[in-house]
Formats: sequence, C-alpha cells, structure tokens
Amino acid sequence: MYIRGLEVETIIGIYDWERVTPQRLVVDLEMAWDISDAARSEDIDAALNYKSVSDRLIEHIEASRCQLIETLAEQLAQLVMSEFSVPWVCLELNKPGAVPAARTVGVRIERGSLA
Ligand SMILES: Nc1nc2c(c(=O)[nH]1)N=C([C@H](O)[C@@H](O)CO)CN2
Repeated sequence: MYIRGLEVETIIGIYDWERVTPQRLVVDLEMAWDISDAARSEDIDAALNYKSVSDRLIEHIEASRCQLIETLAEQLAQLVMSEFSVPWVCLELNKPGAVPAARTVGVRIERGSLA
C-alpha cells in the first residue's frame, strides 16, 4: 500500500524565520500490508484504509513543531506502525522549499520488518 505526494504545511526548521512561517512538506509512504483478506471480503475493516492513514498524518504534521525533518520522519513512521498495525514502512519526507537550487531535499527511512 502506498501514499504518494501527500502535501502538508507546518512549522518546521532551525532558523528563526522558520519558527513563524509555515512551509510545505511532501510525504511519500510505502506500507507492508497483505491485501488478500480485503480483496476477498470487500470489507474496509480488513483493508489498510489509506484515507484514515492520510488524515492522521496530516493531523500530526500540522500540529508538529519539529526543528529537523529527521525528528518528524521518525515520529510519522512510528505513528503509522503503532496506530495502524503496519509491520514495515518506508517513509520519505521532502522539504521542497529548503534549498532553492534543489528541486527537493529530504530523508528516507525504513522501519520495522517484513515478517
Ligand atoms: N539534515 C538536516 N539538515 C538541515 C535541516 C534538517 O531538518 N535536517 N534543516 C535545515 C533548515 O531548517 C533548512 O530547511 C532551511 O533551509 C538546514 N539543514
């Protein structure tokens, strides 16, 4: 299951101006999930609900006040695994406006394990 290009504005950064000016972050997320039960039953409760995951990520990012993208990326990975029972995630957190000469900068982390 994946979510790509989730755009959220929040306060993030180490400089004074960044503590008062919201900036855009973009999340790309891959999550391990066996879809066969959901496919068989057509029961949303058997599925990993990408709308619920997206809404929760947006809520957390908007409320966050991290200095470093590393901190927020770790929080998001742990949130997805603990709240949605996802055993493995690969999460990329992009801060496109951070370096004007670059299209984007960011971190990519892999957490958990594929059983
Ligand atoms: N490894 C990191 N380097 C930098 C970060 C960061 O979060 N992780 N942040 C900044 C500033 O906040 C930057 O976004 C302003 O351009 C600099 N380096």
